[in-house]
Amino acid sequence: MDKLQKSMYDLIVETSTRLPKDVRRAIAKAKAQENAGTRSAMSLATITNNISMADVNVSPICQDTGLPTFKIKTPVGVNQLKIKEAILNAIAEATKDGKLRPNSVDSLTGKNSGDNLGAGSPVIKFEQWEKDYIDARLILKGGGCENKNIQYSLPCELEGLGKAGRDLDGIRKCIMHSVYQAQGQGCSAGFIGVGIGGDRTSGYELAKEQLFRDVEDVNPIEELAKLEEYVMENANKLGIGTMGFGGETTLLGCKVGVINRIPASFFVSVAYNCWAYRRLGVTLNPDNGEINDWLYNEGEEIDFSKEVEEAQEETKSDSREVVLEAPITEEKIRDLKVGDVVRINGLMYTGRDAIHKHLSENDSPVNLDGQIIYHCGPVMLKDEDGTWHVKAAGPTTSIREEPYQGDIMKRFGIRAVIGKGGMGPKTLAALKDHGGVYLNAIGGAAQYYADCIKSVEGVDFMEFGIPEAMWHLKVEGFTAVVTMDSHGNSLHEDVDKSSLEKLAQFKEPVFK
Ligand SMILES: O=C(O)C[C@H](O)C(=O)O
Ligand code: SF4
Repeated sequence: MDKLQKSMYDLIVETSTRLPKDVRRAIAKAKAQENAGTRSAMSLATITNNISMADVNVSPICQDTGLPTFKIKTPVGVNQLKIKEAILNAIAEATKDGKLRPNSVDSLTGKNSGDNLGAGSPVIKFEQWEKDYIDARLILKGGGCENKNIQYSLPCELEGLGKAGRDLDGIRKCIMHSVYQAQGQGCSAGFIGVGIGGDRTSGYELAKEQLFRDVEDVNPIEELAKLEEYVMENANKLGIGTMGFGGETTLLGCKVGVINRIPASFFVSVAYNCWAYRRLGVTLNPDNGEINDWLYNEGEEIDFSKEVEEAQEETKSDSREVVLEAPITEEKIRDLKVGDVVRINGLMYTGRDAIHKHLSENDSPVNLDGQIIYHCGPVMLKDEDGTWHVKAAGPTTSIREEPYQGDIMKRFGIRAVIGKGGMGPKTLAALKDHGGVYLNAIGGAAQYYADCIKSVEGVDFMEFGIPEAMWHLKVEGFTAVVTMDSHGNSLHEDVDKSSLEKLAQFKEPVFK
């Protein structure tokens, strides 16, 4: 098995940096459906641009490379311990090379292991089979979409949809609700895997298993094929759109599986995956571990680089454009309105979960008066001279900072926060009170934003680990959309409200 580690390394790099063909086709289809000049069209243009940048740079499509999860099938007699060892080595190597973000954090101490290895990471699941080759598949599912997974226990009462009973129609309602509740926070447009039945654990397992299916396959169980088709048609009527900006495409794929349950339990488990749907697979020679074939490799490959020029044109939206550079005055912030596009130059500071908690109890190491905070945990590499380079740097989900953000903005005089998915009423009130703005960047567009970062000027809190440190970044032409302003307006609140109204049209029974 001398080739095995190299094969696993190639699988990891390819999964992190190149979207599979079926996923590309789904994204291209969505892009063709959006109307030019809208925020959704602009976001999709940035996304496709980002996909092609990741191809060229061989760098992570999104900075959050998730909890690597492997599914391996081996012929009887193959040594699984050797496979595990090769995977662990390949993971550490890919992390060192900046193809994976160091993502494994001690849940009690907060310490990042630095190499993606640790208790429970990566996840490796083995199965034996009768075939004479190894099938190895990998999914890199980021945390933002993972947080939007949801499990329903039937019967239940669902907002907008009423009672969901223990039948196919109740299942239908749960799935529709799962798409609504994710809003844009899991970097829509997304893909869902649904597991019907099992217990809480095996239900979620089954849901995730569906994410290994081909986006374009047809469910062999007739009722489920109909259900998948129904969901694809109708979830896209919710108007949530790319990044939750409103628009025609909210869902790119829906795959449903079923297993038995026990009489007292009826779970519907939904695994939500962002557009950056990174899953690939290979078949391997069991004697030397060499790759025989790549999976998910059928059909046309869409090369988004051909569209880059056109995409750049499309990133110009119909909205007003404003240039921002810190320190920013209150007057300048009060002038911004929901829908404005901002292009940022100059300095910004990253700050995510650990920093928000820290700043809520301590002083800041830098003067944040008039400054911009970017909710971002980048992939960084240090060169031989000790200079840091940004390898991937898209936004993280902002709502997690809701308990802290408003207070921190006021206390330190921060004028703008950049993130994705929007924030809640507490932050909205603080923006109004203090004169602040929330800017939505395009989730997952980690190559696109890394390219806007011209230099790393400093770093604080390295003890929190690379993703959680406070990076001082100098940017040029960093583009984001005002989605919450200082006048009490929130695009997120509006889209949530209107999509809930639209959800209610699916209340009546469909599958009797
Ligand atoms: O951890 C991150 O960088 C992003 C995360 O996947 C998120 O979507 O919030
Ligand atoms: S930032 Fe968005 S695209 Fe990246 S892993 Fe999180 S949910 Fe997915």
